[in-house]
Amino acid sequence: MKYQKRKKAIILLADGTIFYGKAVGSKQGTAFGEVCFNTGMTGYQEIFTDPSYYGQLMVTTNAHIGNYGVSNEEIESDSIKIAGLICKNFSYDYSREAADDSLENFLEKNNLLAISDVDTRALVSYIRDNGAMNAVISTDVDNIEGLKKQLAEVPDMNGLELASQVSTKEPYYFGDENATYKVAALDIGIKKNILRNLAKRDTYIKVFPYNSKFEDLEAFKPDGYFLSNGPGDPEPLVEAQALAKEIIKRDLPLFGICLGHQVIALANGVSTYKMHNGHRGINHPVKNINTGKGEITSQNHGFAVNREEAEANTDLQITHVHLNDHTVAGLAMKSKNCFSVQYHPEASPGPHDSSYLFDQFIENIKRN
Ligand SMILES: NC(=O)CC[C@H](N)C(=O)O
Repeated sequence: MKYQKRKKAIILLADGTIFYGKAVGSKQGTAFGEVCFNTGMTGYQEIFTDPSYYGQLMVTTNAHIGNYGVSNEEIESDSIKIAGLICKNFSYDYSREAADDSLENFLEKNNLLAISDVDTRALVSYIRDNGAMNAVISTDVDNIEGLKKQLAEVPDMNGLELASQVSTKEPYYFGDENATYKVAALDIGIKKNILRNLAKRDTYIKVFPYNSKFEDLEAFKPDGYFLSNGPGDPEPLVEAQALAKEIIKRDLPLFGICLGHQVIALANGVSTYKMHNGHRGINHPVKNINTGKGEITSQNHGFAVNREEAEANTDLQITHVHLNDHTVAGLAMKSKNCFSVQYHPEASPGPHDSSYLFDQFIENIKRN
């Protein structure tokens, strides 16, 4: 593959702006999605397989993608979930002893369209100024008008329900069935490393489809409940919100991450909104209000919880704040055994500063 002439490709944004690149490998075609960027210097495989990114065209700001190959251990779900990849230099060669394959083969197996040789700095500054928006990437470079028409039909991320597209169809189990604690987890796009983190803390988990009822989860006789991360807008997730309300009403231990955090806010009557650009990277500073300590966190979200409404809710405490823009990064209910964070304590990719939140969940379970 290495020295062949690459096919031209374009990135067409919903506002008509065009960027140019070349197709990675031999794949040709067209892919639609919301264009967003991740600033992590490592962790591309975890990012590409994170179900939270379903429906998004991912721009990686690291100048090199693919240079350390892929490993069978570093997947966050069983397939690539991003809609397409946009990068600067794509490494066809890779170098890492633990790697199982090249990124090029991994993308090909997952049938993913990727575009390299893009001026990603210019593209990222453009999105930073103008906000996340729908886009199309394509090797069909002479069909701009046709692509524009198709792009106009792609639904806006605002209001879009996507959790049902990535959730498990059937319940399944994770961990050791003789573990001390049992947790019922709602899969609205769950990352594997959340399950690994719970299992590591002596927990046996049953994972449920996105539209499961409280009675379904309760039948497992869990000691605690978990609401996962996931793609799309949290607002249309009415079943998950109803489930959260049932758990909260009974004051059972509840922990939510990212989309799960947003669902918990909505269940408390606090609204969510689409951010200009969202947070996607592995070096986002967060302050824990209760300890005064800072944490460097892994983040991936395009929506956030309304801060004024959270402050006005007398049963909610804002426990964590994002230090770059002061958005809500964590919530706890004062009268209930329930807390949540907007970021990713499971890392994968990213730093492990926040893994204490899993310990906190186990403590809440014990206390109950
Ligand atoms: N990682 C997540 O769970 C993301 C939640 C939601 N889809 C958002 O973009 O805000």
